[in-house]
Amino acid sequence: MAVKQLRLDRTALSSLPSECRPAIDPADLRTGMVHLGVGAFHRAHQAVFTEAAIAASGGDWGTVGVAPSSRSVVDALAAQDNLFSVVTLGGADGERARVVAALTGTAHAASDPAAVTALIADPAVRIISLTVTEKAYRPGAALLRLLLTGLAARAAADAGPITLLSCDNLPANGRALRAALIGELATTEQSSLAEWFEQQVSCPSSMVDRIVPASTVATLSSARRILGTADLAAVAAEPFRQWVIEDDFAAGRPDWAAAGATFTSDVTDWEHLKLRGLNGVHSALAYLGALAGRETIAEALDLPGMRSLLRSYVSGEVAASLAPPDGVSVVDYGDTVLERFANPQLGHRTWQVAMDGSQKLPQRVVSVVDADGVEPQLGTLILAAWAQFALGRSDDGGELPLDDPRAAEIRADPTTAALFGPGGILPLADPAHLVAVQRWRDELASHGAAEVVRRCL
Ligand SMILES: NC(=O)c1ccc[n+]([C@@H]2O[C@H](COP(=O)([O-])OP(=O)(O)OC[C@H]3O[C@@H](n4cnc5c(N)ncnc54)[C@H](O)[C@@H]3O)[C@@H](O)[C@H]2O)c1
Ligand SMILES: O=P(O)(O)OC[C@@H](O)[C@@H](O)[C@H](O)[C@H](O)CO
Repeated sequence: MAVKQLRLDRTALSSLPSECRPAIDPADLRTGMVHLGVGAFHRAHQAVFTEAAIAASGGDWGTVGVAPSSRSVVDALAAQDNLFSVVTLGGADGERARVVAALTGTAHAASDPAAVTALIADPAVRIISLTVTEKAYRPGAALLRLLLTGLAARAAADAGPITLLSCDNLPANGRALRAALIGELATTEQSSLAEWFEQQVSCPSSMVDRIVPASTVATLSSARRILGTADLAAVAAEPFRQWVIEDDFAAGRPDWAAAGATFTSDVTDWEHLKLRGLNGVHSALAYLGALAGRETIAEALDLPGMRSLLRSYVSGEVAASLAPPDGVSVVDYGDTVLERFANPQLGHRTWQVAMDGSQKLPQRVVSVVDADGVEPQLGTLILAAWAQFALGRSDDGGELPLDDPRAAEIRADPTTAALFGPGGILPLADPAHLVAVQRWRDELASHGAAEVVRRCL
């Protein structure tokens, strides 16, 4: 009697439905990259692009996935020969799942930093990519020290040039990473490393886009049902995926263009469009939705008046704040984003998008409110919603989690002056905007978020 495969690993691949099998044979993969922050997003985005690039054009670009702190993902992956599946939710074909073979190994930085140092110093490794959240770029962050220790070992081993590829939702993320590392280097006395860094390391910026909510029990159940085997490292994502990358690689790269990525000499216009026209709108839904007691982004978008409020925000304030990439209409972009957010199968929790507001809102919303030529109305409402969210209670009295590296400061003084005034958490350029934020806060406190949104109809 055939024994049913209990868990995903290489021996299970031949018994998967053919449409669920990887695009390449994992036995052929050789390591050429390290990814720091092997969370949900990396698995559903860069790993998918990389597997498709290798399938199209070859190359030794297998990736070792590093978890900086929590080890649950690397343990799950290690038990599955580094295989995992991506469950695609919604879209014309309904729910699908496919196993991705892009990872060649895993490491856990917190328990074995020497393994990460050795990886970074390995001449076979030519790209280190990162999705480590916005807060990991702050001065003094442990991640910066981890990277610098590895780069110092690489310089000492004369292991050759390398590219650091940030895939976090930050403006000019490559330049931000370079500046953070140089700033950190300045606090040490490693002038020879600074010189090596200037000569041997490139830091292209990239704009990344795919909605990838945190995996849930439902994600694992879908993967099991479709694959016919358990996958404890499965992730779920929308069908859409986009990657625009500056073509500045110090030591080669996978043929990501063959996988659908766009290469450019300057990603700034794409970043502004995405951070303000998608992520800022996401934050609006997260804070207003959470205050109104909506659990998911799709449910928040269903609040009466919400769609028209967000369309006005994008076509008015966001559009006035930026120059879009050639040939792209900001209004059309915003409409497509709302369709993506409406996908009910994603189940993207408002609290997840709401996390780390102090780190996200500067590039998502403050950049719009402060931009020349913008007369902010709804932008100040979004900031007011964050400030009310930070008070910790939804309009029906439910508890709202303030998960933010600056939570203690925010809780200590959540007044509009302390949050948005000079030296505050999100200082605004124009004092008139503080008045507008306070007015919206009063409205939200008096009428609740659902009613404030409805009145904007
Ligand atoms: N999930 C998405 O839809 C999405 C889309 C575009 C971009 N991103 C970017 O990817 C990042 C990660 O998203 P995710 O969905 O993989 O989240 P996740 O929670 O699944 O994974 C986060 C990863 O970052 C690491 N991390 C968290 N805090 C850190 C810190 N202070 N220092 C170093 N590492 C830290 C974690 O260990 C984990 O590996 C986001 O912050 C964002 O910048 C995510
Ligand atoms: O991933 P974060 O925490 O920076 O932001 C939450 C969401 O806005 C974000 O993940 C979007 O889903 C994503 O940027 C879409 O590409």
